[in-house]
Amino acid sequence: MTATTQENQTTTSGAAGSDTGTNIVLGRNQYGKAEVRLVKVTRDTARHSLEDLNVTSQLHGDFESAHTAGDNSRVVATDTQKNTVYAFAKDGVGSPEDFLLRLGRHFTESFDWVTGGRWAAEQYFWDRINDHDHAFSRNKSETRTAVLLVNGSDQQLIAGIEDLTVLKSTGSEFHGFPRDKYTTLTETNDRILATDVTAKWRYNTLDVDFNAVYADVRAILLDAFASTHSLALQQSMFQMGKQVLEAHPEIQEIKFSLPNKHHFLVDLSPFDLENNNEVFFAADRPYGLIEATIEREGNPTEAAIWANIPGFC
Ligand SMILES: O=c1[nH]c(=O)c2[nH]c(=O)[nH]c2[nH]1
Repeated sequence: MTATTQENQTTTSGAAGSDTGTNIVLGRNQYGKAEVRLVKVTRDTARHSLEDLNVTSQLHGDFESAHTAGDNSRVVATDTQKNTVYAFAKDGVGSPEDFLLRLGRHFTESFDWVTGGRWAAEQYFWDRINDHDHAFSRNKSETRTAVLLVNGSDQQLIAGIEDLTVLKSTGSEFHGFPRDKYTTLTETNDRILATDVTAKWRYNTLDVDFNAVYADVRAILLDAFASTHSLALQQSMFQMGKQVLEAHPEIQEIKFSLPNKHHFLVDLSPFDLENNNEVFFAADRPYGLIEATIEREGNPTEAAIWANIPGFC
């Protein structure tokens, strides 16, 4: 911190902090460009391909004088950060994780006061229309996510999947729960189990084929959901995480946030009709919300890292 900056802080705090006598100083801060929408068309041949992302770049470092003295000499403009995202896309994205690693390296190596940052991406998927070479329809089944956290030499990559909607029309039970005077739920040994899978997993190495691992994690999540005879969404979720960690030593832990999308049996008796688990009311709210971290024994999750990933316990 420079003497000038300190002077400015003291000056600034004079008015605001005079009641308490405390100095007012800049705390944690980051800045950058949020939600840079990027579509890259690879058109080396007549058969084009698309990469569709929403990228956020935020820098950490010494930006004190910009806040306290209006000195922008260290402020890599958010507009520059946005332009860098587009310029880097010229060479293709590859995987969201590799793209974020390129961005992180670039900013920390180009500006010596940039000591880290947070780079995040969502990726959206497109399917070919009838195997067409350059016509696509948006596949809304899920969003792929990635977050890169850089703090000096420490790099943490957290990949994920959001809103992968799945449903089992049987093979799900829920009973044995405690009953008190507020309990009305009937026990069931045959119900619909449905959720939107949102999961995030942290890599313990950067030496990963990120696209291949993403595809495999997705497949494991689906297969574990389908093949687990479920006694609760909690049990299905644990199986999903366990099978991912068993198959992928490069994944340190995985976190889930799973809404239990309730499907209530409709009473058809007023119409003299039986309802043998065929007709349901699909409620949108309230929903159960089942969340957990599945981790490796003896290696508890580092909460400080996950504090940068909102929405996960
Ligand atoms: O799979 C479930 N887990 C619960 O914790 C719960 N609670 C509830 O009312 N229904 C369910 N289902």
